[in-house]
Amino acid sequence: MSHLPTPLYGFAIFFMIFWFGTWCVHLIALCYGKYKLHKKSCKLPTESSPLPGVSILKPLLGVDPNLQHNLETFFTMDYPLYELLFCVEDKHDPAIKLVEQLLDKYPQIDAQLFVGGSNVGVNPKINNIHPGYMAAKYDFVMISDSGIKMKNDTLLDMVQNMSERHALVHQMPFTSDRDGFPATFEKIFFGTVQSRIYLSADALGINCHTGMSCLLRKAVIDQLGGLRSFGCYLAEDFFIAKRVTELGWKMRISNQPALQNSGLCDIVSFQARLIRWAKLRVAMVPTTILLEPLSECMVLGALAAWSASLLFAWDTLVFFLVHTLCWFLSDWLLLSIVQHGSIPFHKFEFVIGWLFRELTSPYLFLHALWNPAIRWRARTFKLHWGGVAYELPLPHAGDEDALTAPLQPAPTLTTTSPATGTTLSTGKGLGVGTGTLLATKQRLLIS
Ligand SMILES: CCCCCCCC/C=C\CCCCCCCC(=O)N[C@@H](CO)[C@H](O)/C=C/CCCCCCCCCCCCC
Ligand SMILES: O=c1ccn([C@@H]2O[C@H](COP(=O)(O)OP(=O)(O)O[C@H]3OC[C@@H](O)[C@H](O)[C@H]3O)[C@@H](O)[C@H]2O)c(=O)[nH]1
Repeated sequence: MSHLPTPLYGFAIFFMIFWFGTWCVHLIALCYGKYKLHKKSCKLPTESSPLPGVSILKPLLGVDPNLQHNLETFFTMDYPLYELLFCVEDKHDPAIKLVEQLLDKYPQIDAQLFVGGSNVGVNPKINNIHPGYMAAKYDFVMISDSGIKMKNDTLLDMVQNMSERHALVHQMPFTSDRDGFPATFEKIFFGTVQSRIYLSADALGINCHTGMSCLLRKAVIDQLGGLRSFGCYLAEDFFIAKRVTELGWKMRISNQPALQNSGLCDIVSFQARLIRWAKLRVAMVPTTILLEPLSECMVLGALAAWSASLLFAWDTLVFFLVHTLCWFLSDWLLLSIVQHGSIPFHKFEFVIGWLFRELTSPYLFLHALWNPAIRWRARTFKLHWGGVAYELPLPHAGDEDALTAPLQPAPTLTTTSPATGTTLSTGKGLGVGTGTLLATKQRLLIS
């Protein structure tokens, strides 16, 4: 042992410390998950402190088989004061018809539809919801992605987590119970690796905000320049949390994890989404280039096994197998805590799904590093280091201009139809050049 070069010992000590730290992360996630998740709040509204009104922004793009059901859960929530602000960018989007049917079905719910979006930046989700944000009338704004399904008391739970020190309450991403291996794989991903990082980050006050379902103090966002000031980033969620906490406000997760319930569930699109998120993280927090692969079960297990054999002469294979088995059991325990009820698949499916995730994850990460262009629905973007994004023009045969000319929006003009409650704001997507119309058509086909 003594004739081995000193740097090797340095690496071995570093890997053993990192391995130990990662097991602390497992432990924090399990304890904090058990303590925090699915806890019923006992704080009830009183006459002197009634529940605040909430403006809920729903960015929509295309229709999937579960969209109607998911949107309907927003019309039937147990919450006394809220408005629903549905936002659709394209006037030909089939989501418009669906929303109009729901507005007719629930006339007692305060709801509006905004069509046309705006052009306040590069982020298409921010562009889409900006008209809704400008019209929001309550002090709290919720941004909720199209695939989110609410329980009757989810909004109440989020509001009750918003203490006077907090300006941001977000739901930890998870999934509803759906059939098929892709759904199993998604649940395993969100209930294990993602929950582990999300819960420990929240417990330690580290920004890990994923903006699929979040409640914000509107005054704080306005103080930061409004939603438009986050339009230059693709990962608006990360930067909203960063700026809010820099002002001295706190953020935290709510007791209920977010139920993603998209009707389109397949492995390839899910992996594409994970690759897109990894590209965002790499550009925003470059240390993740090292941290993420290192904190993978198999990679870390192999490195720690090698270190243990070097430092303590322990058997490499036994160390690796015990490490992997403990990691697997810890993940099963965490998934059970997050699910808080019966797991909708067999233990054998968990083994397959877990192995599939563990083995494919390094490949997905390398894929993200290899090609930094970010495809989100029909658009493609690139990020500068730090996170500011720019859109790559859509190439199209016979439309050479689209390659060189950026999409030019017309000035925004807003009109409201009193009959339907539909607001049409002619911005990006309406009255624009060929490149945009082609882009729009393609976007509808893809979504
Ligand atoms: C000694 C142990 C160290 C453990 C290191 C863990 C390394 C980090 C590994 C994975 C990061 C996963 C992050 C999961 C959530 C991200 C989901 C996501 O990408 N969402 C984006 C799209 O909505 C969003 O814009 C990004 C938000 C957050 C990015 C934060 C990246 C930094 C994460 C570092 C967290 C370390 C937590 C360690 C806890 C001790
Ligand atoms: O071009 C687009 C793309 C997306 N969206 C809307 O944005 C929401 C999220 O879109 P997707 O489901 O495609 O993407 P993700 O679930 O990966 O989003 C996530 O990652 C990127 C972050 O900026 C988001 O805040 C986060 O929700 C949906 O409600 C969708 O309708 C638009 O309005 N326009």
